Amino acid sequence: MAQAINNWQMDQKADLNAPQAKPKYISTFRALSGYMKEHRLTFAGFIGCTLIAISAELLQPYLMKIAIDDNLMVGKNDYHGLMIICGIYFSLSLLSMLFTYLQNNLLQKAGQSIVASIRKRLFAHISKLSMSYFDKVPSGSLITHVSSDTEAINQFFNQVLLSLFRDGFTLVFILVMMFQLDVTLTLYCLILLPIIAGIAIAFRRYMRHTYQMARTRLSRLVAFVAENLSGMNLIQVFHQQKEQEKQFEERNNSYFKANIREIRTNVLFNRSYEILNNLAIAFVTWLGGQAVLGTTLEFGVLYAFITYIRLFFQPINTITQQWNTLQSATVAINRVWGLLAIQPEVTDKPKPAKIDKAEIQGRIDFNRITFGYEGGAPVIQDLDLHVKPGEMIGIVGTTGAGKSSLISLLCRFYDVNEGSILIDGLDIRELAQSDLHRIVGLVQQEPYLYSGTVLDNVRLFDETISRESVIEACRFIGADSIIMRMKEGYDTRLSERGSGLSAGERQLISFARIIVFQPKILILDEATANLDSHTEQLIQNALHLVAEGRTTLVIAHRLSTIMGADRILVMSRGRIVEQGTHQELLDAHGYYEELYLHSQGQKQEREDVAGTWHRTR
Ligand SMILES: Nc1ncnc2c1ncn2[C@@H]1O[C@H](COP(=O)(O)OP(=O)(O)OP(=O)(O)O)[C@@H](O)[C@H]1O
Repeated sequence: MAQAINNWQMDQKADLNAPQAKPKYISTFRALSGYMKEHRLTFAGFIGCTLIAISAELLQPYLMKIAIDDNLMVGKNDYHGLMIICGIYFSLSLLSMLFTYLQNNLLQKAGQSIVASIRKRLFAHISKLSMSYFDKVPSGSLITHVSSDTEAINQFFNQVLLSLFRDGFTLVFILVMMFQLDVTLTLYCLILLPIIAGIAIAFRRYMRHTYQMARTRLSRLVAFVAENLSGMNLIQVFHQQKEQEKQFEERNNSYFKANIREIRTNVLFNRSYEILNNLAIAFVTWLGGQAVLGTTLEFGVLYAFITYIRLFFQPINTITQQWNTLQSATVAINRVWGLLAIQPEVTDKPKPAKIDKAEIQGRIDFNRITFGYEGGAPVIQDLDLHVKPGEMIGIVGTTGAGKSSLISLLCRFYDVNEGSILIDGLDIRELAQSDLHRIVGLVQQEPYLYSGTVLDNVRLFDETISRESVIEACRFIGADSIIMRMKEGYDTRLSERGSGLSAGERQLISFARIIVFQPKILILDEATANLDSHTEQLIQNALHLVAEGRTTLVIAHRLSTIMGADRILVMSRGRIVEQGTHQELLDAHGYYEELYLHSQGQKQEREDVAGTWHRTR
C-alpha cells in the first residue's frame, strides 16, 4: 500500500510540470493497482467469467442463423437437429446467466474489500493527524472523504471496471461475429460508428453539467437541513421557523428544477439514441434485404446481423455513461490519496524513549516556551513554569490569554516553537505519543461522550477494563448514585454526545474515566456552565478525589474551584503575570484580586436575585 501512495506522490510531482491540469487517470490506476494486486486471482476469475458469459450470450444469434439457414430455409424436416439447436440455445442462456452472476460476485467481492480497506486506512490515518490539520480542515470535508469519496471509488469498481470489461468484450465479440457474417455489411455499419460515438459524447458532456448542477444543489439543501437540525433550539427560541422555511423552499425549488432538467436531458438522449439505433437497423435491413432478395445473402445471416446491430448500441451507450463515474472516481481517488499522503506535524521519534508509567512522579517543566498557531503571532511567550509532583495548579486569566493553548502543548497536540516541556526531566518529544497520553489525562471543558452505554463511555470501549472497575471508579467519585438513577444504570445508552445528560453529569463521567485510566498528570479544563450548588459540590468533591496523588492543572472559570490549589497562575497575553496561593495573590492586590472581587460581586448578585425570587413566591 505504501507503494501505491509512493506512486501517487511521484505522479503528483510529475504533474507539477504538466502544462495544464488534466484528470489524473493514469495516477488513479497506479494508485489503485497496489490494492488490486492483492486480489489478482479474483480479478482473473472475473475476466474469465465475463468472457464466458458474453460468449454464451452472443453465440445465440449465430445459433439462430444456423437454425434458419441450415434447417428452416433448406426445407429439411430435421426436427431432431432443430431440437438440438433450441436445447443449445437455452443452455447458452443458462450458462450466460450463471457466469454473469459469478462475474458480478467476484467483482463485488474484490471491489468491496478494496474500498473497505481504503476506508479503514483513511480512518486510521485521519485519527493520527495533528490538531493543526483539524484547525485548517473542516470536519465536513473529512466526512466526505470517508463517505462520498470512498463510495465514488466503489462505483469505479461496480460500474466503470465492470462496463469496461463487459461492454468492451461485447463490442469486440459483436464486431468479430459481424465480420465473420458479412464483411461489406459490417464496413457499411462502421461508417455509422463515429456518428453514434460523437452524439453520445456530446450528450454526455451536457448531461455531466446538468448532473453536477443537481448534485451541488442537493448538497446545499442537505447542508441547510443539517445546520438547521443542529441549531433547532435557537430557531425555535427566536421564532425563525418561517424565515428558515422560506430559505428551505428556495433551495428545494432550485434542486427540483435541476433534477427536472437532468431527467429531461436523460430522456432526450436515450430517445435520440434509440432513433439512431433504429436508423442503423433500417439501413442494414435495406442493404441486407436487397442482398437477400438478390440471393447474395442468406436470410439467417441478415437476421443475425440485425440482432447484433441491436446489441451493438447498448455497450457504446453504457461505456460513454461511465465517463462521468470515471471522472468523479478519479477526483475522489486523488483527494483520498492526497489526504493519505499528508504527514502529521507532530510525530514520534523513530526510537522513542521507553518509560514505565508506574515510575512516573509527575514533575512538569515548561522551559521558556513560545508557541503560535500556524501563520499567527505567538499566543504563549517565553513562559517558564515548574510544577512539583502532586502539586495542584489553578490557572486563571482573561479570555484568549493562552490557558487552553498551554495544556494543548502539554498534551502535545502541537509542538512548541521554542523551549521545551519536560515530564520527570524527559522532553515530551522523546516519548511516544501513546505513552504520553497514558501519563497525561484530560478532562475537557465540554467532555465528549460517545453513542454507547455509560459503561462504554467510562472505559472508552476498552473491554479489558472490567465492569467492576468502572463501578468502583464511579462510586469513588460519587457518580454511582446518579448513574443508578438512570433507566438502565450503567447499561443506559447515551444519545448523541450525551445530550440527555446535564453538564455536571457529563463532567462526573469524565472524572470516572480518569480514575479508570489512572494518568499520573491530570488536566482539567473546567466547564463554564453554571451548575446548581449540589452538583457543584459533587464536582468539587470529585475533583479533590481525582487530584489526589496526581499533578493537576486546572483551568478555572469559577474561582471557587481553585481557591484551595497549591498555586494559582494568572495568565495574560500568553504570559504568567501573577502566581501564588489564593491568599498571597489577594495580598498582592493585582489582577487576581480584581477577578476575585468581581466573582464575589456576581455571587452576591445571584444570591440577592435568588432571595428576591423566594420572597415574592
Ligand atoms: N486552533 C487555533 N488556531 C488558531 N488560533 C487559535 C486556536 N486556538 C486558540 N487560538 C488563539 O490563541 C489565543 C489563545 O487562545 P486559548 O484558547 O489558548 O485562550 P484561553 O485563555 O484558553 O481562552 P478562553 O478562556 O476563552 O478559553 C487566542 O487568541 C485564540 O484566538
